[in-house]
Amino acid sequence: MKAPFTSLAGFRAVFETLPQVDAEAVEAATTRNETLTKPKGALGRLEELAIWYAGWIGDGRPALDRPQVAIFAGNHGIAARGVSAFPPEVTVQMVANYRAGGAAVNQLCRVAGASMTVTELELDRPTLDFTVSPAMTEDELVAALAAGWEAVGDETDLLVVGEMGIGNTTAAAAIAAALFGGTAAEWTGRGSGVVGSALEAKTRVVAEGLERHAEALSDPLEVLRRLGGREIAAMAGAIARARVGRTPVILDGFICTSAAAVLHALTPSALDHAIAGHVSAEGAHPAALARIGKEPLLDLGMRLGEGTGAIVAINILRSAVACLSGMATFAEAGVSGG
Ligand SMILES: O=C(O)c1ccc[n+]([C@@H]2O[C@H](COP(=O)([O-])O)[C@@H](O)[C@H]2O)c1
Ligand SMILES: Cc1cc2nc[nH]c2cc1C
Repeated sequence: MKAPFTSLAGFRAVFETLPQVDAEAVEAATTRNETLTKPKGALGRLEELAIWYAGWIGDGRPALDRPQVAIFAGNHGIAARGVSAFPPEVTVQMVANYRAGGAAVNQLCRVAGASMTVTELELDRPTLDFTVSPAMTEDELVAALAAGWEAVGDETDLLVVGEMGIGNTTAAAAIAAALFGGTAAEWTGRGSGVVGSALEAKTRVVAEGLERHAEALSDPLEVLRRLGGREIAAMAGAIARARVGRTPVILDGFICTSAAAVLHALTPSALDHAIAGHVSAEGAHPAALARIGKEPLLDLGMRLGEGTGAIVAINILRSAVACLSGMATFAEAGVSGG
């Protein structure tokens, strides 16, 4: 669907009238859950997950048939500062790998029965180095938000957003520090494998960026424009689109969480339709999830990005929904004791 905004003010306005969860569907799912053939609460967190999903889909006995994994790729001026273990050309090379079906995300999408879209965001035009100037102009930010918004399918009944962008853990760390406070060191981690003196240099780059833009970081969208990247903005746009369409979302790793955190800073209820698929091995991810109030489903030591942790969680949500919608009630099955 075409994005309903052409300016940052237009994007901001989206958050003034967010639709709420369908309370009737929540009630219907809750009531149904209580009648199913199991001891009360015996499916643990799956029960809460299924009811959450039912509420956003707006059906007390929902289906989960059309999950979409939306991958966004962007390049970062900051990558020229040696903040990654990999060269910037890996971004475009990995996009080719996604299209050829050779990446982890391709295999996991197949296992999860998910469709996959890949959106390249001006890979031949990296954002500017945020230690020197804002990463993006306002027009560039709006274009990236709109690209994310428009990547979400109208029929999608579960959205995972993922990213590819050499250097983007540096941008994500700067965004997290700007939104949540604390030092650059608290939010800067290994990313694709940066250790020792290189990690110290990466931390200094984040600190420089925070200092350079210190006067302008009270507005979350200005944080995104100055310190972010196109794929991070596109993820924010896609998550916002899902919120407006009441499409449930599973969040992925640290970069995805930084994108979501921008929306949370605009209004905390902006992420009510989202759960955290996993906690990544990026050092600051647990703290970032805590700040947006999300408890991850999985902790598998993953730190790949490209949506992968969230995709592994799709089948957990599918399992939850299958039980809520497919189980017999005590009455239907003639089981005593319900
Ligand atoms: O999802 C995560 O938590 C995560 C943690 C570390 C690295 N990544 C991926 O690695 C790339 C960024 O790493 P870097 O070192 O280039 O900033 C980017 O393409 C991400 O998808 C992703
Ligand atoms: C090879 C590679 C694959 C990735 N997938 C997501 N981020 C990535 C970063 C690198 C370096």
